[in-house]
Amino acid sequence: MAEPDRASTRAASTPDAVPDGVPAAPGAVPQSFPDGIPDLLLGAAVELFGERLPLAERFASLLATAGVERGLIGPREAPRIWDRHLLNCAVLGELVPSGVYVVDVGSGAGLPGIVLAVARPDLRISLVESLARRTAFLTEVVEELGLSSVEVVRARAEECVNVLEPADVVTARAVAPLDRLASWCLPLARPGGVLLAIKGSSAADEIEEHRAAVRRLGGGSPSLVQCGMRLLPEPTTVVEIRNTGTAGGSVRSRGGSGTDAGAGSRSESRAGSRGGSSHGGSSRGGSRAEPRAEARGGTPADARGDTRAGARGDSRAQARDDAHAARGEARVEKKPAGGRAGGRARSAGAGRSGGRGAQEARDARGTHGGARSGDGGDHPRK
Ligand SMILES: C[S@@+](CC[C@H](N)C(=O)[O-])C[C@H]1O[C@@H](n2cnc3c(N)ncnc32)[C@H](O)[C@@H]1O
Repeated sequence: MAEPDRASTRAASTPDAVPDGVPAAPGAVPQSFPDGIPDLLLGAAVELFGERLPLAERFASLLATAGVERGLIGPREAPRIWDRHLLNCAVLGELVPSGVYVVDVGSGAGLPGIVLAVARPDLRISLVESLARRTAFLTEVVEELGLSSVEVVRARAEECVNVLEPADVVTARAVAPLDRLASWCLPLARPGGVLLAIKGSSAADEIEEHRAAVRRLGGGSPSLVQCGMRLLPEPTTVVEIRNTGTAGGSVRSRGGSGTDAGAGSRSESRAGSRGGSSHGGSSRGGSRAEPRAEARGGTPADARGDTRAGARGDSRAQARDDAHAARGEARVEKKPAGGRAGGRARSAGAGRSGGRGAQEARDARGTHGGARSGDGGDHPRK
Protein backbone atom coordinates (compact mmCIF):
# COMPACT_ATOMS: atom_id res chain seq x y z
CA MET A 1 0.00 0.00 0.00
CA ALA A 2 1.43 3.31 -0.97
CA GLU A 3 2.02 5.99 1.55
CA PRO A 4 -0.65 8.59 1.92
CA ASP A 5 0.48 12.07 1.18
CA ARG A 6 -0.62 14.67 3.60
CA ALA A 7 -0.91 18.36 3.42
CA SER A 8 -3.07 20.65 5.34
CA THR A 9 -4.43 24.04 5.78
CA ARG A 10 -5.69 25.50 8.96
CA ALA A 11 -8.61 27.79 9.21
CA ALA A 12 -7.62 31.40 9.46
CA SER A 13 -9.76 32.28 12.40
CA THR A 14 -11.83 30.64 15.05
CA PRO A 15 -15.29 31.95 15.66
CA ASP A 16 -16.55 32.29 19.14
CA ALA A 17 -17.50 28.96 20.47
CA VAL A 18 -20.67 27.94 22.16
CA PRO A 19 -19.45 25.65 24.94
CA ASP A 20 -20.50 22.11 24.28
CA GLY A 21 -22.87 23.27 21.61
CA VAL A 22 -25.27 24.48 24.24
CA PRO A 23 -27.76 26.81 22.65
CA ALA A 24 -26.91 30.39 23.32
CA ALA A 25 -28.90 32.40 25.76
CA PRO A 26 -31.77 34.25 24.10
CA GLY A 27 -29.93 37.54 24.30
CA ALA A 28 -27.03 36.11 22.31
CA VAL A 29 -29.20 35.04 19.42
CA PRO A 30 -28.62 37.15 16.35
CA GLN A 31 -31.41 39.53 15.65
CA SER A 32 -31.41 39.30 11.89
CA PHE A 33 -32.19 36.12 10.04
CA PRO A 34 -32.01 35.51 6.37
CA ASP A 35 -35.11 34.93 4.38
CA GLY A 36 -33.76 31.48 3.86
CA ILE A 37 -34.82 29.98 7.16
CA PRO A 38 -38.46 29.01 6.97
CA ASP A 39 -40.48 30.48 9.84
CA LEU A 40 -41.47 27.04 10.98
CA LEU A 41 -37.84 26.07 11.43
CA LEU A 42 -36.47 29.25 12.91
CA GLY A 43 -36.82 28.07 16.51
CA ALA A 44 -35.03 24.82 15.71
CA ALA A 45 -32.25 26.67 13.90
CA VAL A 46 -31.74 29.02 16.84
CA GLU A 47 -31.71 26.15 19.31
CA LEU A 48 -29.36 23.98 17.28
CA PHE A 49 -26.87 26.61 16.19
CA GLY A 50 -27.20 29.20 18.95
CA GLU A 51 -24.91 32.14 18.45
CA ARG A 52 -23.24 30.32 15.58
CA LEU A 53 -26.37 30.65 13.51
CA PRO A 54 -24.71 33.24 11.26
CA LEU A 55 -22.06 30.62 10.42
CA ALA A 56 -24.81 28.17 9.55
CA GLU A 57 -26.41 30.83 7.39
CA ARG A 58 -23.12 31.39 5.62
CA PHE A 59 -22.79 27.67 4.96
CA ALA A 60 -26.38 27.56 3.67
CA SER A 61 -25.55 30.39 1.35
CA LEU A 62 -22.36 28.70 0.10
CA LEU A 63 -24.32 25.52 -0.57
CA ALA A 64 -27.02 27.40 -2.43
CA THR A 65 -24.52 29.31 -4.58
CA ALA A 66 -21.12 27.68 -5.09
CA GLY A 67 -22.50 24.29 -4.10
CA VAL A 68 -25.12 24.43 -6.84
CA GLU A 69 -22.84 26.06 -9.42
CA ARG A 70 -20.25 23.37 -8.89
CA GLY A 71 -22.78 20.57 -9.06
CA LEU A 72 -22.38 19.48 -5.47
CA ILE A 73 -26.04 19.85 -4.78
CA GLY A 74 -28.85 20.13 -7.27
CA PRO A 75 -30.57 23.46 -7.93
CA ARG A 76 -33.83 22.10 -6.59
CA GLU A 77 -32.18 21.60 -3.23
CA ALA A 78 -31.46 25.27 -2.73
CA PRO A 79 -34.86 26.14 -1.25
CA ARG A 80 -34.75 23.04 0.92
CA ILE A 81 -31.34 23.50 2.40
CA TRP A 82 -32.51 24.24 5.92
CA ASP A 83 -34.97 21.45 6.47
CA ARG A 84 -33.57 18.72 4.30
CA HIS A 85 -29.92 19.33 4.90
CA LEU A 86 -28.79 21.65 7.67
CA LEU A 87 -31.33 20.88 10.37
CA ASN A 88 -31.67 17.25 9.34
CA CYS A 89 -27.94 16.93 9.98
CA ALA A 90 -27.62 19.23 12.99
CA VAL A 91 -29.94 17.11 15.15
CA LEU A 92 -27.47 14.25 14.82
CA GLY A 93 -25.58 16.14 17.51
CA GLU A 94 -28.07 14.69 20.01
CA LEU A 95 -26.18 11.42 19.73
CA VAL A 96 -22.67 12.82 19.86
CA PRO A 97 -21.06 13.18 23.30
CA SER A 98 -19.20 16.34 24.21
CA GLY A 99 -15.64 16.87 23.14
CA VAL A 100 -15.17 13.72 21.10
CA TYR A 101 -13.39 13.04 17.83
CA VAL A 102 -15.71 12.49 14.88
CA VAL A 103 -14.92 11.13 11.41
CA ASP A 104 -17.54 11.97 8.79
CA VAL A 105 -17.30 9.53 5.88
CA GLY A 106 -18.40 10.64 2.41
CA SER A 107 -18.95 14.22 3.44
CA GLY A 108 -19.83 15.40 -0.05
CA ALA A 109 -20.61 19.09 0.30
CA GLY A 110 -20.21 18.89 4.08
CA LEU A 111 -23.22 16.92 5.27
CA PRO A 112 -23.34 16.18 8.07
CA GLY A 113 -19.71 17.02 8.92
CA ILE A 114 -19.65 20.75 8.36
CA VAL A 115 -23.05 21.18 9.97
CA LEU A 116 -21.90 19.34 13.08
CA ALA A 117 -18.76 21.42 13.20
CA VAL A 118 -20.79 24.60 13.08
CA ALA A 119 -23.32 23.48 15.67
CA ARG A 120 -20.79 21.76 17.92
CA PRO A 121 -17.48 23.58 18.24
CA ASP A 122 -16.54 21.18 21.04
CA LEU A 123 -15.97 18.40 18.48
CA ARG A 124 -12.88 17.59 16.46
CA ILE A 125 -13.98 16.44 13.04
CA SER A 126 -12.27 14.82 10.04
CA LEU A 127 -14.21 15.03 6.81
CA VAL A 128 -13.29 12.00 4.67
CA GLU A 129 -14.29 12.39 1.05
CA SER A 130 -12.83 10.65 -1.98
CA LEU A 131 -13.57 13.14 -4.74
CA ALA A 132 -11.24 16.06 -5.27
CA ARG A 133 -13.91 18.42 -6.50
CA ARG A 134 -15.77 17.95 -3.25
CA THR A 135 -12.75 18.18 -0.98
CA ALA A 136 -11.80 21.41 -2.72
CA PHE A 137 -15.19 22.83 -1.79
CA LEU A 138 -14.93 21.46 1.74
CA THR A 139 -11.52 23.02 2.24
CA GLU A 140 -12.81 26.38 1.07
CA VAL A 141 -15.79 26.17 3.39
CA VAL A 142 -13.64 25.19 6.36
CA GLU A 143 -11.42 28.17 5.75
CA GLU A 144 -14.19 30.62 5.08
CA LEU A 145 -16.13 29.62 8.19
CA GLY A 146 -12.98 29.47 10.30
CA LEU A 147 -13.65 25.92 11.45
CA SER A 148 -10.32 25.33 13.11
CA SER A 149 -11.29 21.97 14.57
CA VAL A 150 -12.05 20.44 11.19
CA GLU A 151 -9.72 18.67 8.81
CA VAL A 152 -10.49 17.66 5.26
CA VAL A 153 -9.14 14.27 4.22
CA ARG A 154 -9.15 13.31 0.59
CA ALA A 155 -9.29 9.54 0.57
CA ARG A 156 -11.61 6.63 0.49
CA ALA A 157 -12.67 5.66 3.99
CA GLU A 158 -11.04 2.25 3.52
CA GLU A 159 -7.70 3.95 3.13
CA CYS A 160 -7.96 5.77 6.43
CA VAL A 161 -7.86 2.79 8.74
CA ASN A 162 -4.73 3.06 10.88
CA VAL A 163 -4.07 6.42 9.30
CA LEU A 164 -6.60 8.50 11.18
CA GLU A 165 -6.89 8.33 14.92
CA PRO A 166 -9.60 5.85 15.92
CA ALA A 167 -12.79 7.87 16.19
CA ASP A 168 -15.25 8.04 19.02
CA VAL A 169 -18.00 8.60 16.48
CA VAL A 170 -18.13 7.93 12.74
CA THR A 171 -20.94 9.64 10.84
CA ALA A 172 -22.26 9.10 7.33
CA ARG A 173 -25.26 10.22 5.33
CA ALA A 174 -26.26 8.94 1.92
CA VAL A 175 -23.02 7.12 1.31
CA ALA A 176 -23.72 3.38 0.96
CA PRO A 177 -25.96 0.53 2.10
CA LEU A 178 -25.51 -0.48 5.71
CA ASP A 179 -23.28 -3.50 5.15
CA ARG A 180 -20.83 -1.60 2.99
CA LEU A 181 -21.02 1.39 5.26
CA ALA A 182 -20.24 -0.76 8.28
CA SER A 183 -17.28 -2.30 6.48
CA TRP A 184 -15.87 1.14 5.76
CA CYS A 185 -16.78 2.92 8.96
CA LEU A 186 -16.53 0.46 11.85
CA PRO A 187 -12.77 0.02 11.34
CA LEU A 188 -12.44 3.77 11.70
CA ALA A 189 -14.11 3.73 15.13
CA ARG A 190 -12.31 2.79 18.28
CA PRO A 191 -13.63 -0.25 20.15
CA GLY A 192 -16.69 1.09 21.94
CA GLY A 193 -17.03 3.90 19.41
CA VAL A 194 -20.14 4.23 17.28
CA LEU A 195 -21.22 4.56 13.68
CA LEU A 196 -24.13 6.97 13.25
CA ALA A 197 -25.65 6.54 9.80
CA ILE A 198 -28.41 8.94 8.76
CA LYS A 199 -30.88 6.82 6.86
CA GLY A 200 -34.31 7.08 5.28
CA SER A 201 -37.59 5.38 5.86
CA SER A 202 -36.21 2.00 4.85
CA ALA A 203 -33.72 2.02 7.71
CA ALA A 204 -35.48 -0.75 9.64
CA ASP A 205 -35.45 -3.02 6.57
CA GLU A 206 -31.80 -2.24 5.98
CA ILE A 207 -31.01 -3.22 9.53
CA GLU A 208 -32.69 -6.58 9.12
CA GLU A 209 -31.09 -7.18 5.75
CA HIS A 210 -27.60 -6.44 6.92
CA ARG A 211 -27.70 -7.50 10.55
CA ALA A 212 -25.51 -10.58 10.04
CA ALA A 213 -22.95 -8.68 7.97
CA VAL A 214 -22.77 -5.95 10.57
CA ARG A 215 -22.14 -8.54 13.28
CA ARG A 216 -19.38 -10.16 11.22
CA LEU A 217 -17.82 -6.76 10.84
CA GLY A 218 -17.63 -6.30 14.59
CA GLY A 219 -20.75 -4.21 14.97
CA GLY A 220 -23.15 -4.58 17.85
CA SER A 221 -26.87 -4.84 17.36
CA PRO A 222 -27.97 -1.79 15.32
CA SER A 223 -30.42 0.60 16.94
CA LEU A 224 -32.84 2.84 15.17
CA VAL A 225 -32.91 6.30 16.69
CA GLN A 226 -35.01 9.34 15.88
CA CYS A 227 -33.29 12.68 16.36
CA GLY A 228 -34.92 16.09 16.48
CA MET A 229 -38.28 14.75 17.62
CA ARG A 230 -38.91 17.89 19.62
CA LEU A 231 -37.53 20.29 17.06
CA LEU A 232 -38.31 19.17 13.56
CA PRO A 233 -41.54 18.45 11.75
CA GLU A 234 -39.85 15.33 10.48
CA PRO A 235 -37.19 13.83 12.73
CA THR A 236 -33.98 12.41 11.38
CA THR A 237 -33.65 8.63 11.31
CA VAL A 238 -30.30 7.34 12.43
CA VAL A 239 -28.91 3.84 12.61
CA GLU A 240 -26.48 3.54 15.49
CA ILE A 241 -23.98 0.70 15.54
CA ARG A 242 -21.33 0.22 18.17
CA ASN A 243 -17.93 -1.15 17.29
CA THR A 244 -17.48 -4.13 19.59
CA GLY A 245 -13.92 -4.58 18.46
CA THR A 246 -14.60 -8.14 17.35
CA ALA A 247 -14.48 -7.72 13.58
CA GLY A 248 -14.33 -10.98 11.72
CA GLY A 249 -15.04 -10.25 8.11
CA SER A 250 -15.38 -7.69 5.38
CA VAL A 251 -17.88 -6.72 2.75
CA ARG A 252 -16.75 -6.35 -0.80
CA SER A 253 -16.87 -2.84 -2.14
CA ARG A 254 -18.22 -1.91 -5.53
CA GLY A 255 -14.77 -2.01 -6.99
CA GLY A 256 -14.45 -5.57 -5.90
CA SER A 257 -11.97 -4.89 -3.21
CA GLY A 258 -12.78 -5.73 0.36
CA THR A 259 -12.08 -3.30 3.10
CA ASP A 260 -9.13 -5.37 4.05
CA ALA A 261 -7.84 -5.49 0.52
CA GLY A 262 -5.25 -2.85 1.12
CA ALA A 263 -6.45 -0.34 -1.41
CA GLY A 264 -3.81 2.11 -2.34
CA SER A 265 -4.02 5.55 -1.00
CA ARG A 266 -4.26 8.78 -2.80
CA SER A 267 -4.77 10.72 0.26
CA GLU A 268 -3.85 14.05 1.52
CA SER A 269 -4.94 14.42 5.06
CA ARG A 270 -5.33 17.63 6.85
CA ALA A 271 -4.62 16.78 10.37
CA GLY A 272 -5.44 19.06 13.21
CA SER A 273 -3.63 18.38 16.42
CA ARG A 274 -5.60 18.97 19.45
CA GLY A 275 -4.61 15.84 21.24
CA GLY A 276 -6.50 12.66 21.55
CA SER A 277 -10.06 12.71 22.60
CA SER A 278 -11.08 10.63 25.45
CA HIS A 279 -14.47 9.24 24.94
CA GLY A 280 -16.29 11.91 26.68
CA GLY A 281 -19.64 12.25 28.24
CA SER A 282 -22.94 11.00 27.27
CA SER A 283 -24.85 11.88 24.21
CA ARG A 284 -27.64 14.34 24.31
CA GLY A 285 -30.77 12.55 23.44
CA GLY A 286 -32.30 10.95 20.45
CA SER A 287 -35.24 8.72 20.74
CA ARG A 288 -34.41 5.06 20.37
CA ALA A 289 -36.76 2.62 18.81
CA GLU A 290 -36.53 -1.11 18.55
CA PRO A 291 -34.50 -1.90 15.48
CA ARG A 292 -37.52 -3.31 13.79
CA ALA A 293 -39.60 -0.27 14.48
CA GLU A 294 -40.77 1.57 11.43
CA ALA A 295 -38.83 4.75 10.96
CA ARG A 296 -40.94 7.81 10.97
CA GLY A 297 -40.40 10.39 8.37
CA GLY A 298 -38.41 9.51 5.36
CA THR A 299 -35.57 11.81 5.86
CA PRO A 300 -32.49 10.65 4.18
CA ALA A 301 -32.70 11.17 0.59
CA ASP A 302 -31.22 9.66 -2.44
CA ALA A 303 -28.29 11.80 -3.11
CA ARG A 304 -28.70 11.30 -6.76
CA GLY A 305 -31.43 13.87 -6.83
CA ASP A 306 -29.25 16.57 -5.43
CA THR A 307 -26.04 16.01 -7.24
CA ARG A 308 -27.37 15.72 -10.74
CA ALA A 309 -25.26 18.49 -12.20
CA GLY A 310 -22.06 16.81 -11.22
CA ALA A 311 -23.24 13.27 -11.05
CA ARG A 312 -21.93 12.03 -14.39
CA GLY A 313 -18.47 13.43 -13.85
CA ASP A 314 -18.41 12.19 -10.29
CA SER A 315 -19.47 8.70 -11.18
CA ARG A 316 -16.73 8.51 -13.79
CA ALA A 317 -14.26 9.73 -11.18
CA GLN A 318 -15.67 7.23 -8.72
CA ALA A 319 -15.33 4.41 -11.25
CA ARG A 320 -11.70 5.34 -11.71
CA ASP A 321 -11.26 5.40 -7.94
CA ASP A 322 -12.82 1.98 -7.63
CA ALA A 323 -10.67 0.57 -10.39
CA HIS A 324 -7.55 1.90 -8.73
CA ALA A 325 -8.63 0.57 -5.39
CA ALA A 326 -9.45 -2.83 -6.88
CA ARG A 327 -5.97 -3.03 -8.32
CA GLY A 328 -4.46 -1.84 -5.08
CA GLU A 329 -2.97 1.14 -6.84
CA ALA A 330 -2.40 4.47 -5.30
CA ARG A 331 -3.16 7.84 -6.79
CA VAL A 332 -1.67 10.42 -4.56
CA GLU A 333 -2.69 13.98 -5.13
CA LYS A 334 -0.52 16.39 -3.29
CA LYS A 335 -1.61 19.69 -1.93
CA PRO A 336 0.73 22.40 -0.78
CA ALA A 337 1.29 22.24 2.92
CA GLY A 338 -0.04 25.15 4.85
CA GLY A 339 -0.87 26.24 8.32
CA ARG A 340 0.50 24.89 11.53
CA ALA A 341 1.48 21.38 12.20
CA GLY A 342 -1.18 18.90 12.97
CA GLY A 343 -0.73 15.50 14.43
CA ARG A 344 -3.81 13.45 14.45
CA ALA A 345 -3.31 11.51 11.29
CA ARG A 346 -1.86 8.18 12.25
CA SER A 347 0.01 5.97 9.87
CA ALA A 348 -0.27 2.26 9.69
CA GLY A 349 2.14 0.92 12.21
CA ALA A 350 3.11 4.31 13.50
CA GLY A 351 3.90 4.24 17.16
CA ARG A 352 4.60 0.55 17.20
CA SER A 353 7.43 0.17 14.80
CA GLY A 354 9.73 2.74 13.36
CA GLY A 355 10.31 2.88 9.66
CA ARG A 356 7.86 4.12 7.15
CA GLY A 357 4.84 4.27 9.39
CA ALA A 358 6.65 6.35 11.93
CA GLN A 359 7.99 8.60 9.21
CA GLU A 360 4.46 9.08 7.90
CA ALA A 361 3.32 10.09 11.33
CA ARG A 362 6.20 12.53 11.62
CA ASP A 363 5.36 13.91 8.21
CA ALA A 364 1.79 14.36 9.24
CA ARG A 365 2.83 16.29 12.28
CA GLY A 366 5.47 18.27 10.54
CA THR A 367 3.73 19.39 7.41
CA HIS A 368 0.22 19.17 8.52
CA GLY A 369 -2.47 17.63 6.81
CA GLY A 370 -4.33 18.37 3.68
CA ALA A 371 -7.28 17.35 2.04
CA ARG A 372 -8.06 14.13 0.36
CA SER A 373 -11.59 13.09 -1.97
CA GLY A 374 -16.35 8.45 -4.17
CA ASP A 375 -20.19 8.28 -4.45
CA GLY A 376 -22.64 6.30 -2.59
CA GLY A 377 -26.15 5.58 -1.65
CA ASP A 378 -29.06 7.18 0.12
CA HIS A 379 -29.65 10.86 0.86
CA PRO A 380 -32.19 12.44 3.04
CA ARG A 381 -35.42 12.83 1.24
CA LYS A 382 -38.69 14.20 2.20
C1 LIG B 1 -24.31 10.72 -2.27
S1 LIG B 1 -23.00 11.63 -1.64
C2 LIG B 1 -23.55 12.17 -0.04
C3 LIG B 1 -22.77 13.33 0.43
C4 LIG B 1 -23.20 13.85 1.82
N1 LIG B 1 -22.89 12.88 2.85
C5 LIG B 1 -24.66 14.21 1.84
O1 LIG B 1 -25.42 13.61 2.60
O2 LIG B 1 -25.05 15.10 1.07
C6 LIG B 1 -21.88 10.32 -1.22
C7 LIG B 1 -20.50 10.86 -1.02
O3 LIG B 1 -19.70 9.83 -0.47
C8 LIG B 1 -18.45 9.84 -1.13
N2 LIG B 1 -17.93 8.46 -1.00
C9 LIG B 1 -18.46 7.32 -1.53
N3 LIG B 1 -17.74 6.25 -1.15
C10 LIG B 1 -16.74 6.72 -0.38
C11 LIG B 1 -15.66 6.11 0.32
N4 LIG B 1 -15.48 4.79 0.29
N5 LIG B 1 -14.84 6.90 1.03
C12 LIG B 1 -15.02 8.24 1.07
N6 LIG B 1 -16.01 8.87 0.44
C13 LIG B 1 -16.86 8.13 -0.27
C14 LIG B 1 -18.78 10.27 -2.54
O4 LIG B 1 -17.68 10.83 -3.20
C15 LIG B 1 -19.86 11.30 -2.30
O5 LIG B 1 -19.34 12.57 -2.12
